[in-house]
Amino acid sequence: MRACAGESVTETIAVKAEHLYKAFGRRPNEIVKKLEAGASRADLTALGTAAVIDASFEVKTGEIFVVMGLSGSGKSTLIRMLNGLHEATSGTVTVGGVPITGVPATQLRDVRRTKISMVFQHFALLPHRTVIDNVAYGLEVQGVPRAERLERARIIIRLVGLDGWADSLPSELSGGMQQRVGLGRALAADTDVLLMDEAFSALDPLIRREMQEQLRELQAELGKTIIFITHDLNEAMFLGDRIAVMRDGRIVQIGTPDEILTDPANDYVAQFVQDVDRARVLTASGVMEPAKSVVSASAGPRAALRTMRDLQTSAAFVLSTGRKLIGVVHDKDVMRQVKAGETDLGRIVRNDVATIEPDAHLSDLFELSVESPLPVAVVDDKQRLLGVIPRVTLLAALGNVPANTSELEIVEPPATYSIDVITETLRETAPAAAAAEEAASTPVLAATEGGSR
Ligand SMILES: Nc1ncnc2c1ncn2[C@@H]1O[C@H](COP(=O)(O)OP(=O)(O)OP(=O)(O)O)[C@@H](O)[C@H]1O
Repeated sequence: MRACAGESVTETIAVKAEHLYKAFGRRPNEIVKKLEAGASRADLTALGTAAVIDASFEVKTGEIFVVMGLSGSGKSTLIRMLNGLHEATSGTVTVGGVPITGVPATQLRDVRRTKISMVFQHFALLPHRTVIDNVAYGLEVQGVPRAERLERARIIIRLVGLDGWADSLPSELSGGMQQRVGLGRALAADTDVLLMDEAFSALDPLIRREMQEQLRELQAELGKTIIFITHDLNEAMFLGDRIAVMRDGRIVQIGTPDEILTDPANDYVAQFVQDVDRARVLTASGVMEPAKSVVSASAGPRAALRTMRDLQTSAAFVLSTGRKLIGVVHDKDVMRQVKAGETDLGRIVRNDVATIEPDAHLSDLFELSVESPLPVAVVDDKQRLLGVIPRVTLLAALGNVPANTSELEIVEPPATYSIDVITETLRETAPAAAAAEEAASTPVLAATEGGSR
């Protein structure tokens, strides 16, 4: 499963771009001046190409920042300005606080060697060198002694899943494995920032998925800052802690995958995201609802039965002090206790409740949801109940439609006793208590606090 978004993201700034422009043509500065004065990109085609227009953003240390856009939108040009492969026409870039723009070539080389490395779609592996020598290549260029660089390369080879292949030649490896060597080479250089330009685009889909998952794992383990270019929205949504969407040279939105999906900045972004695989992007906490059928363990069976009656459902989540989820009670068991005059709800609590952590993707919910008649409970690492995801909510989130089309609130699973039967039972078993309870009761129990939406 994907590491929590933002888990290892710290608040220091790894890369900062301010008002970056890149124009190609004979008079790039003139193009920038005209853009600043309000000219559009299309107005200036006679003068050249405005590849990147007024891009400003900050990438936090430990973040995976994805730049996404259609072909020609300016992604590669933008990323190449971040390591000085392209000189910016205007604007500034700093990496780890050190300026990249307007500095001498020697200083730039220094920054590239120590702070920022790049992985390309077709990185040229050295064909006559073994895997380990390819991985260690960056260190060799840096002048690291052989024994030390081989030791470091061996660690990286294990990290990227190439154990046992250290002495093979690239030609003996599959495409996916060659890509791992390239990734290993960039990781071995041990720079803080990794730029990846369509690094997985040449891989077949299954291997690509595997590499995406592995990149997230590596990122969580090594805490690298990664700037990843892709034109594939699903890849962007899966990998990105945040995504910058580019169109015609401009960044039109920067946001988390959830934000881009649920609150697109304009029609262009909305159209872009309409085909995304929502199950891999939306998280449990993003779609959960407040849990309604909830009782505290100390409240007793009569209170539990009333709650279920009022909500027309046959089960209730049971919480201990501190909102910890203990389990669930079912109406048949509660009914039996009420009839027997028992008071300890704890004795009939079952743990047949499916739980999931808030950062889990909806794709991780399918099986749980199918197997459980109850809504899936979203709990934090202290087992506190944050909210619930009924099947209807899951389906609605996947289909991007509202979960509720009627005024009437439906709580799953449906009741097995009618309201009258329950009311009658409560009266018969303790008439005086029932009257007092009815007087004090509110029709529907307050919802849990933690839910969203
Ligand atoms: N060296 C160059 N000289 C002239 N124009 C260029 C140059 N490099 C890029 N461009 C133009 O700048 C624009 C942005 O190109 P860029 O390669 O940055 O886009 P991209 O989003 O990375 O596209 P792709 O996914 O196809 O690589 C395009 O119109 C492209 O033709």
